[in-house]
Amino acid sequence: MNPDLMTRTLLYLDGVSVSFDGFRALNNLSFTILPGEMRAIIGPNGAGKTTMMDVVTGKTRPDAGHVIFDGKVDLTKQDEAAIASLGIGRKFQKPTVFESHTVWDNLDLAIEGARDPASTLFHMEGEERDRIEEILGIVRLRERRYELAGALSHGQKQWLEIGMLLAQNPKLLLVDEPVAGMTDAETAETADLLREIARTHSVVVVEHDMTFVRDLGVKVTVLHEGSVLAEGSLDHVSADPRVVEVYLGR
Ligand SMILES: Nc1ncnc2c1ncn2[C@@H]1O[C@H](COP(=O)(O)OP(=O)(O)OP(=O)(O)O)[C@@H](O)[C@H]1O
Repeated sequence: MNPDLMTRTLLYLDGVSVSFDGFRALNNLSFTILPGEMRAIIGPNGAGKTTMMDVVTGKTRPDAGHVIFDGKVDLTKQDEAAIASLGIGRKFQKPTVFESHTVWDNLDLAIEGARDPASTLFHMEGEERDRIEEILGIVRLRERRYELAGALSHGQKQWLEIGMLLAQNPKLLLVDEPVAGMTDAETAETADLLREIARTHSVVVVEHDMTFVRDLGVKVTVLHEGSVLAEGSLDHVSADPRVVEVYLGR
């Protein structure tokens, strides 16, 4: 543990290990995310990327190590609901929007779901509408607000779900393979959209699409066999022979 570093981070993982039936999915994993940072996590299948997100969101308990949020909260002592209410939102790979509701209603429901019930009395209708308008703009769905979510393209459903996460105003967004199955145009738009979101939120993106990771233009962490193999700009890690050997050269 490095307490000085820890207090400056939004997310601090130190020596995190997770085993499944003797197999080490995470092996002494350490890395940090600073407030306001966007980070891309890459690495071969089975490197531990999903398990890392499961540990951060409380779905999986580590066997060892520290997972500290906002410089102070030990996430290994919190359950999934408590971690979500601390301000950690997760977007899974497959979109899970309410297909038979409109785009607008999906965002409205996400805001309603996130609101503290005690504050309902004082809540302003207008404020909620403004927030939905703002999110519609960020996720490129202004023109489609009254359509059913089920009628959106795959890419637009992913954007809507990112919007539903934003409606909960998380401090940290974890986004798992957002561009899988998207068209090239949607992929490029998603990089723009996440860069916009990253101006006001911290974001961790797991992705295999290197064109997209290049478009994000952020620091990259390469995972391999449950630990960090390399870290730095995409150019820096791409020039590392070990990264080429286990991942990029395949
Ligand atoms: N619940 C589980 N039980 C047993 N083994 C598991 C479990 N979850 C993950 N594993 C194993 O742990 C290793 C790491 O898996 P993980 O899904 O975290 O990798 P990943 O980097 O997300 O891979 P991908 O790019 O394919 O999504 C894999 O070998 C996987 O089979």
